[in-house]
Amino acid sequence: MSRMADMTGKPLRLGTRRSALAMAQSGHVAAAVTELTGREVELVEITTYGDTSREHLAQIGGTGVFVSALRDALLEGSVDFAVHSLKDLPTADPEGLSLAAVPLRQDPRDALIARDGLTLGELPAGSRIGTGSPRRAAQLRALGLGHEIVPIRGNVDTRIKFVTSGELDAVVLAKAGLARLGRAEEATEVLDPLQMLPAPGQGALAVECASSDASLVELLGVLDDPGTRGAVLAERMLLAELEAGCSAPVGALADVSAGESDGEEVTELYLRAIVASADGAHSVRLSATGPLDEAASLGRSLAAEMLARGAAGLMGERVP
Ligand SMILES: NCc1[nH]cc(CCC(=O)O)c1CC(=O)O
Repeated sequence: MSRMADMTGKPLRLGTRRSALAMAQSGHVAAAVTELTGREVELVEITTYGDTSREHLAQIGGTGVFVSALRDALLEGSVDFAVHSLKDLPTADPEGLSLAAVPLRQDPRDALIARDGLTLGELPAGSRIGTGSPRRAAQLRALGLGHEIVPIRGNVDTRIKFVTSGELDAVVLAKAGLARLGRAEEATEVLDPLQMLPAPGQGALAVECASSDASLVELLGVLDDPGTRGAVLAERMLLAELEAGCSAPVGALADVSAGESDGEEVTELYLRAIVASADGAHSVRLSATGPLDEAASLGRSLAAEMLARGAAGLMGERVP
């Protein structure tokens, strides 16, 4: 209590989008900040053009619209910090802002929600599976199970309703998003990364604030998990090196494990990645391991190896 009383009494202002997923993520982080630092946090809704118009537009405009609105608010000082889904952030570091924390990542995998509790393997040929993600579509097509991939858009709730309404047989979503909304048990299968590698950074959060506020950068740093930070750095450096955008059919996942080198304990990353053609007919799939503190070069060198094996040629292809 005395430590808290020493701090400025003003609550920290956490800028957030209004979507259910953003509010849930911000709420979790706000609670963690208060628990670990004793500082109160208030949520400040940031409304953008995308939020006030239709969800469809919000999706077309991409998450970029929201990310920049939150970042503008940070830079002009109308909020103190923001929480993003890390997979929605561009790979370039923003001027004037610091990635103060990458909290421990929960489950990074994709999940299937199918009718009648079915798994992917149980969905018969001709089943209609909805996803708006070229990465998910390409990997589903690569399985060659005869499913029809249907492009859909919308928030998590909207996408699940395609199945409950009977319009589609299944949809694929991030398990972490479902979990944050308290709907993880609606997944009928959590997809093995052997079949479906998640998006770089999937399941991880980014806690961002102005670099000029060094004491806030340090305060928020208590939320940081170095293993997760290294894992997502490797995944995102791979994506950047491939020069692939967030909508490219690229999957990447780095697992963190305790290893040993010359009798010394080291934390290791095991990075797996896929670049697929949109029709799933061709893919380059590779993996590499390396120490956590060389995460960036691990991602870069794996990308270089994938490019050497023709990855660039796959990314521009469209499904006829
Ligand atoms: N692109 C939308 C988006 N951004 C982050 C998540 C889920 C949470 C996460 O991956 O951290 C989702 C929904 C989804 O892909 O199903």
